[in-house]
Amino acid sequence: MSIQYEEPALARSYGVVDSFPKDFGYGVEEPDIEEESTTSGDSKPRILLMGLRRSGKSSIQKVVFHKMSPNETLFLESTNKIYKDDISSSSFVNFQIWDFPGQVDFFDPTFDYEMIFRGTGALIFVIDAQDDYVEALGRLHLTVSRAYRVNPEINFEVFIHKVDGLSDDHKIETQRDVHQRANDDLADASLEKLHLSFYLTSIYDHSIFEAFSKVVQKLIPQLPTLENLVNIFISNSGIEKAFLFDVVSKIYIATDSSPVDMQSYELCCDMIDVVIDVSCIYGLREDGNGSAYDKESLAIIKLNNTTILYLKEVTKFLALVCILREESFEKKGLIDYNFHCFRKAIQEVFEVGSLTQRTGRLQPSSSNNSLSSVKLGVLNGSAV
Ligand SMILES: Nc1nc2c(ncn2[C@@H]2O[C@H](COP(=O)(O)OP(=O)(O)OP(=O)(O)O)[C@@H](O)[C@H]2O)c(=O)[nH]1
Repeated sequence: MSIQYEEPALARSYGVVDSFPKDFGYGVEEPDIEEESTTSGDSKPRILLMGLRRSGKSSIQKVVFHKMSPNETLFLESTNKIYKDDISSSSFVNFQIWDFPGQVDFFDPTFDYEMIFRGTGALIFVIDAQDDYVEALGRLHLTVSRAYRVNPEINFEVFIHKVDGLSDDHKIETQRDVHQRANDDLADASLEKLHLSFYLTSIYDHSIFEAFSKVVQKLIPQLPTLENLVNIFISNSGIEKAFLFDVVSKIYIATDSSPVDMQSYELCCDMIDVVIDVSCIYGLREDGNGSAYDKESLAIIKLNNTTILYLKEVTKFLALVCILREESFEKKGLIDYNFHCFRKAIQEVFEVGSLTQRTGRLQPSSSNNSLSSVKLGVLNGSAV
């Protein structure tokens, strides 16, 4: 495997991986991470992480958004207050993630759940699959039915978590059982319209990133436009698969319409890790300043099975990672030209500045008619 990596300046700065800059040195303001004892509101739309004590909520948040290694989560203390994590300055995901302590009491008069649910885009309920989940299912029902009554627009997502400890058969059986019981409870309460989505997750593999990707994608109204752009780009450039990644979290914001296989996704995630780690060690200036991910960031990895991984910067938070055959890469000029058009279109879709709305949905400031203005070079003579 050979790695080509282009960085604006290579510096001999060792040991920086531990102090991985959350913004990759892009120079944005520090993220506003705060611990609050009140539930008073903030204007950022939110994703709520709820579930019983020790189900794994804080671990998920730390592993996905703060690059904590899964083993370190063993030492996480129990959350006692609502923990609001504003990740919008380091990530494309322009949300606050609210991590709730296990024992939220809806009958506590100081807990203003109406206010909380009103500004919520997605509610993730985490169930520990290694534990007896009967109590968790009761809590899930109470939580989603309350939330639905306040705000029926919320996306309800159930993470059947810690499945690393389960055999494949046991995983499927658990998912079927949880799905059945949760939906029976809703039917008994005449809440058939309340839709729950289920995911099998673990922080010890990529399933948690993949599940979070799906949760976030549902909150992006421009998703069809993004998918269209990726489709047009890959079909005219001889690329097999492409993911548009949020670099800091490794959540994929969009991909082409071919099915996602876990191996390809993991390969692309690993590539991001390699690029950022190498860049953090060798790419920063000697004084430790500079950026590990910037406009010039680009990497090509040739695998021993004639496959090429190609990573390019799209915006300050996003990267496109492509998987293609060596023969297609001979037309690199065409790919780069097409990428240039693709990147311009993406930037138009997400014109900086006004990405949020209190409704819990991302909101672009520009119109999303960029497709009409994309003029790509073509590989096989088919016009775009
Ligand atoms: N095996 C396994 N253990 C996990 C996973 N996710 C979290 N854990 C472990 O579960 C324990 C509890 O995790 P926390 O993240 O503190 O749980 P929490 O839901 O935030 O707990 P509270 O703050 O008390 O509400 C920790 O020891 C984690 O290491 C997972 O995917 N697999």
